[in-house]
Amino acid sequence: MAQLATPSAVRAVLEKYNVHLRRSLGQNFLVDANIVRKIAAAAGLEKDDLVFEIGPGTGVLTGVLATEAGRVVALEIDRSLLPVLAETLAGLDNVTVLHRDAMQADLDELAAAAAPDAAGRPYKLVANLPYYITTPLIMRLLEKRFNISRLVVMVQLEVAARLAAAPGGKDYGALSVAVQYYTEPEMLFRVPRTVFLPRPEVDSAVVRLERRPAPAVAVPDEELFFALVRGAFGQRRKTAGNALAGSGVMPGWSRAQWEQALSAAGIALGRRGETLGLAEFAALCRVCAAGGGYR
Ligand SMILES: C[S@@+](CC[C@H](N)C(=O)[O-])C[C@H]1O[C@@H](n2cnc3c(N)ncnc32)[C@H](O)[C@@H]1O
Repeated sequence: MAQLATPSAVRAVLEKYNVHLRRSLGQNFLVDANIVRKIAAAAGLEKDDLVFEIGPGTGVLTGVLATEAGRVVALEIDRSLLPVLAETLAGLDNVTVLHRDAMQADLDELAAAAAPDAAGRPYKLVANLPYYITTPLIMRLLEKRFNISRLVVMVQLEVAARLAAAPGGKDYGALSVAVQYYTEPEMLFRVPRTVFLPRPEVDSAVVRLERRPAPAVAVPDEELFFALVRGAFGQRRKTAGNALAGSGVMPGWSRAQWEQALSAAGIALGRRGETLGLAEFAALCRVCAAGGGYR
C-alpha cells in the first residue's frame, strides 16, 4: 500500500475513477509512506486485533492496518471512493469496507457482525480524521462507551494540544476534561501539512487515547459533572464562582450558595474555571448533587 502514498499515485487513482475531492468531507489524503507506517505502529496492533478505521479515503492506511491486525472494518461516507477502495484493497480478505457515516454508526454492532467469535472483546480504532467532525466524533465514540480499548487519531495540531492539555494552560477546556475523564491521552508526534493532498492550512498531530478501565474520577451524576465543566469554562476570564453563578446549572442557586459549594469542595474562591482539575470538578459535583436541586 506504500506505493499509494505519493501525490501522483493518489491523483492517478482518483482520476481513474472520476473522484472529485471534497473539502467539505475533510478529504486530505496522506502522501507519505513513513507517516502512514508510524500511525499504524502507534496502534501496537496484534494479529488477533479487530481495528476500525474511520474514513479510509484511498485505502493508504487501511492496507497497512490489514497487514498488522486480524481484521479491519473501514467506514467511508463518500460513495464515490468505494470503487477506488475495491481496487486498492483487492486481495486483502481481512478488510471490510462499509459505506457508513461514522457519526451514525454503532461500532459495537458492526464489530459483532465482523468478528462474531470475538463478541464482547474490545477493539481498536485508527484514523486520519476528517477535520470538520474531529471533536464531535471523538466525543461521540467516548460518550457512547463503544468497546474501544485504544484510539490512535490524527487531528489538527491545535485539537491535539487540547486533548492532552493540563489545567491552567490556554489549551485546557471542556474537551480536555471530557477526553481525560474517559481516556489517558498522549500526544505522539507532529505531522506537517506538506504530507497531505490537498495540503491543509494547518499542521496535524497523532494522538493516542488509551481507554481507562473506569472513568478517571467517580461522580454521582455524569450529566451534572459535565454541566459544571461547561458552566465553569463558559466564561473564561471569570472566576469559577462567577461563571457558575451565571450558568444556570443549579437553578435558583445564589452567588453565596455557589461560594459555599466551592469551599466545601476545597476550591479557593478566586480560582478560574480553567484551572480546575478533574478531581476538583468531581468534588464540586458531589457537593452540588448532595445539595439537590439539579434537574
Ligand atoms: C483526512 S481523510 C483521510 C483519508 C485516508 N485515511 C488517508 O489517510 O489518506 C478523511 C476521510 O474521511 C472520510 N469521511 C468524512 N466524513 C466521514 C464520516 N462522517 N464518516 C466516515 N467517513 C468520513 C472522507 O471521505 C475521507 O475519506
